[in-house]
Amino acid sequence: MAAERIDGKAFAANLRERVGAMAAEFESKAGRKAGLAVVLVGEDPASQVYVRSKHKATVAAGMESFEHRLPADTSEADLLALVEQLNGDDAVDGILVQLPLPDHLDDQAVIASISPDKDVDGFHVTNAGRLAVGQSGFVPCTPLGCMMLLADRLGDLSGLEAVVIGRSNIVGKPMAQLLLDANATVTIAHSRTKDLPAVVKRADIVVAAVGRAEMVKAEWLKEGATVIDVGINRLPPADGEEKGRLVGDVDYAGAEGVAAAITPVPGGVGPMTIAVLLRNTVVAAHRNAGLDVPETL
Ligand SMILES: Nc1nc2c(c(=O)[nH]1)N[C@@H](CN(C=O)c1ccc(C(=O)N[C@@H](CCC(=O)O)C(=O)O)cc1)CN2
Ligand SMILES: [Mg+2]
Repeated sequence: MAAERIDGKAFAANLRERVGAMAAEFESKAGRKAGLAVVLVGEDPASQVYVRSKHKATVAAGMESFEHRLPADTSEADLLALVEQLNGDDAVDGILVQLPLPDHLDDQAVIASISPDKDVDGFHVTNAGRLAVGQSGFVPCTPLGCMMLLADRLGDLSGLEAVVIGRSNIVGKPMAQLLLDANATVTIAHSRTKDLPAVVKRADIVVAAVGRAEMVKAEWLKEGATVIDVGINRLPPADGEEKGRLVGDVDYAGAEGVAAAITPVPGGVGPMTIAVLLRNTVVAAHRNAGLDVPETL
């Protein structure tokens, strides 16, 4: 039987709607809208698309969007000065600097300059540390979105074998942490892992976040596994195509015959990233205004 397709796009639309209701409630209590500031440096085409989507989604959810577009040759001092100004702006609850930054800018220094209480991306070391020791902070949007899809599909993850492929600070490590917090038995696999197919074979849950097109093959998977594909890779254009197809890190067509459920690319994890960003922003607004965070978020 073909695997169930986990519809991240529909789940994200529903989450954005719930966030919109919370944003309206926040506005009525606080007398102002929740606000998100997004900073884009340079003209990376994909980043421009994501920043535009974030702006549209923020406004559609009834929140204030502050967009800052800076030229590619912006100095680090100027970027840090902008972040400092946003840290001190009471209308701004969440701050996000779109990644990747141009090469001359130090990502870590820029992330470190964001106030941890406005770090709705959850990338600041303070928030990474809070996640590691089980304190409440901000959790990176993509892994939190993956957890929401897994909880919706599987309910209790307790005792399940989870294999996360990829160890980035933004996805792999926080993902493993969240799975551990949900009482899964977690393995992080990476480029030096010996016999990756054998490691993946024992997983009830596979999270692929390596950034290599269709690397995870159907025969690596355990029958009935739940597969979360974080990869977004564009293939070279085939004959007659203007743009190549978007594919994930998993060979979807093959995996469909083995897995119980799988996220597609596009339309799986990707849309969750922006929906969770809005969720984190409403949470930030409540905390910054000294209001209780609604349980349903
Ligand atoms: N500061 C940040 N930078 C980056 C993040 C992030 O969370 N914070 N994540 C990615 C980019 N990203 C959001 O910023 C993002 C990526 C993909 C999608 C998405 O919905 N993808 C679609 C396909 C889109 C397409 O057609 O190209 C999908 O998977 O269905 C949303 C947001 C890196 N930078
Ligand atoms: Mg850099």
